[in-house]
Amino acid sequence: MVLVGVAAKIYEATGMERWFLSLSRKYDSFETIYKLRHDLLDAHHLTNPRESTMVDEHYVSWLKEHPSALSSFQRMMNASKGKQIAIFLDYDGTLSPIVSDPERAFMSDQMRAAVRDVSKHFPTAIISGRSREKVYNFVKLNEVYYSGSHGMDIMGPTPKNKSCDDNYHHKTVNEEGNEFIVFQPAKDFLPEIQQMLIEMNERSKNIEGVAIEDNRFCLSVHYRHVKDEDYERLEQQVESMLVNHPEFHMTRGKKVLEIRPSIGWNKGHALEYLLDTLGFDDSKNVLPIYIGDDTTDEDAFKVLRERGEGYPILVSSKPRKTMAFHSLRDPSEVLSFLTRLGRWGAGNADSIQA
Ligand SMILES: O=P(O)(O)OC[C@H]1O[C@H](O[C@H]2O[C@H](CO)[C@@H](O)[C@H](O)[C@H]2O)[C@H](O)[C@@H](O)[C@@H]1O
Repeated sequence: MVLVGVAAKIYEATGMERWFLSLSRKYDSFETIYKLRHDLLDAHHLTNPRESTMVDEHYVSWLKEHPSALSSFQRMMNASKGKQIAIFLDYDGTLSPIVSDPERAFMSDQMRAAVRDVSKHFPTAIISGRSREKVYNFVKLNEVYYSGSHGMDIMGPTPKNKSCDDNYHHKTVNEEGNEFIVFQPAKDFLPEIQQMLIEMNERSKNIEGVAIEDNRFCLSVHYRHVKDEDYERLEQQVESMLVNHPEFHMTRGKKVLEIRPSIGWNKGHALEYLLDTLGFDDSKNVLPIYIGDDTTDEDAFKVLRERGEGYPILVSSKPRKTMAFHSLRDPSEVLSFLTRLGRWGAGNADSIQA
């Protein structure tokens, strides 16, 4: 880790960045290295001085491969003819900007109104890494479906053609008296996750700046405020804890290490589950649009690519290797996209659904 940190510094100093980026764009095998480099620069809080001048140049060429969903909006709507549009949205970095305190990642009233408008015309779900309760408390809309803990806690419609008579499904009623089915495929792991929460708090108590977030079926170990020199120690603590919990693994997000049960269930599975329960198992009838900014959203992008349906859209202001077809620069562009979609829905969706 230290060695790679040094390598990252050499990049800054020598300008190898340009060469590296051009290789990573040309060859798929460089994807992993490119991602590693990105994570490391991020982990070490490094900003490449050359990067700022190069970003625009690369962003412009990257945009050719992942065109703006705003400029492609009309084409997307034309492709939805005769199909039901369904909307899937990530939360952090998509509906709310990334902020330094995870407890204060509020969504603007404008964004809330745009999501509400969209949900009037199209089935809409939020698929987040946060706990379902937490993401609901940020969004506060009863009109949308919620999937928390990276898809391991789904509150969706009652499936029409599937039995929910097992230990992992239960019925619930929201504040308005509407009935939903909750699906929690990682339910058996709850006691162990609680144990790991205590253990991780203990293991990180001497590392300044760590914040551990209980996302119910997974844990987020935030290191945004951890000193560079302490990062490696924290990562080692997570890794050595996982040795005693072999049914869990670690994934990485934006300045966060995430501890998740290894049940082969991610945001992509949640997307498929929701499409299925919404009655869209036949890909000819539906046009799903999924918008997300993080690596965990790539699982959902991949599902749409493989099904050959809909539009995966990445939120990023930097060029990034992605399975998404389209892009939006930041949450403010997400807001513009959703606002347009809501207006378009008001004029068209009813005739399409009929
Ligand atoms: O799937 P998401 O809804 O995007 O959730 C992923 C993680 O998002 C949150 O952390 C990220 O956003 C924070 C607030 O902007 C930021 O401070 C943090 O550095 C980011 O990693 C959330 O706190 C995590 O629990 C989620 O797993």
